[in-house]
Amino acid sequence: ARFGEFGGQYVPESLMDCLSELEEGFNKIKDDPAFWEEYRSYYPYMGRPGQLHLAQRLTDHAGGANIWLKREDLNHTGSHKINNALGQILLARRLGKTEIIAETGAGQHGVATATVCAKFGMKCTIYMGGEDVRRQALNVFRIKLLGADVVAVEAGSRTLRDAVNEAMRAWVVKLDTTHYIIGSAIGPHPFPTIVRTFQSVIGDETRAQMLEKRGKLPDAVVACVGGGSNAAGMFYPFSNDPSVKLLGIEAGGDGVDTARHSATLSGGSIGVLHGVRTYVLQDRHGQISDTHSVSAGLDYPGVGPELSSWKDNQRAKFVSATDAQAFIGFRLISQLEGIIPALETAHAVYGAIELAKTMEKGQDVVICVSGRGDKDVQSVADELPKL
Ligand SMILES: CC/C=C(/N=C/c1c(COP(=O)(O)O)cnc(C)c1O)C(=O)O
Repeated sequence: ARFGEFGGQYVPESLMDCLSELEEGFNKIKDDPAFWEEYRSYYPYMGRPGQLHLAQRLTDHAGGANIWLKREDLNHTGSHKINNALGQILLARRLGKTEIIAETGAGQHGVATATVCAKFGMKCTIYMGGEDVRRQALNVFRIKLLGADVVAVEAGSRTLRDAVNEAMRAWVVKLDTTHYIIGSAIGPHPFPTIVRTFQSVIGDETRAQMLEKRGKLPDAVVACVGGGSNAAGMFYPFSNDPSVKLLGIEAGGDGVDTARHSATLSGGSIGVLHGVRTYVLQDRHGQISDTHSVSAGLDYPGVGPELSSWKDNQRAKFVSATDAQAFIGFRLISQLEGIIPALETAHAVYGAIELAKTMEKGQDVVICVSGRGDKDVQSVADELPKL
């Protein structure tokens, strides 16, 4: 599918049949009430429907719009990743697959995939960059406890982008038995559409809950952007409501004006990565750049094609928060609301507070709290004295 000039299937011939099989399988279930009944039958296991509530002290701190929190961190396994992993394993089972592979950066998608593989009795292999194995060690331990294998990827920058490369390489030699549960809104068609569809539970619930609690739609929704799945899931249900601002916060690392960031939409250009045409961070020869972010889940030189189209048609706005600003967001939501967020999420907290400051009292901003911060406490501990 195409999202404007973005999307497509820039893959070797050897993957085309498998992508067609996947697209056919997805088209069969996406509007099938029986499938969604099966998906919702696992809500008690996932912790859905999710919670949405006001953050009074963050609201007072910002001094402008009301700040509401959509608590994807309360899902089983601690992030939004379970929404997509569950949907894709149900699809994989219908396609007769018996083995699952996945990539992971922050380890949350790895944990979510290992979790559903344990639940549904499928063999599971998680590919993870060596640097991420180090900085998200808690999640590596959890993945192994859940019965999955972890393959540390030592090539390249040893982060998410290298994990995706390795997972795709492993997939192409066992397409008949194996489904690749891609963890973000990236990859060749139909992956971005599949992931956005399953993550849309976030925005669907947010819409209903805001109408119920406030009798109106939110004036803005804010989400951090790595590959773009929690943002796509929060934004998509509002994409035809022009009154709702869509704000994505990317990883500004040491600053978008430096070479050390992962702000693909703010600082990148159009190219091809991992089978899809989208915004990428690349040098003038089209070589994909190395990236940096304090958060492993945002440390990626690509982004979903649907978000690229929302940038170009101005339906959504994308700004970035530096590592230092993310730590400020991390401290504020921890110390004002008693919620320790994932470092990825902390970028959205900072961006939402800055936005709320510019808005009127009585207006409403919803933050997608994409995950919990247990995995990050080690790396934050060193920073805390400076916060
Ligand atoms: C699939 C690779 C990304 C991962 N995580 C990304 C992530 C992100 C960013 O991923 P997207 O929602 O897909 O942009 C946001 N919040 C949390 C808690 C995350 O863990 C992972 O491996 O867990």
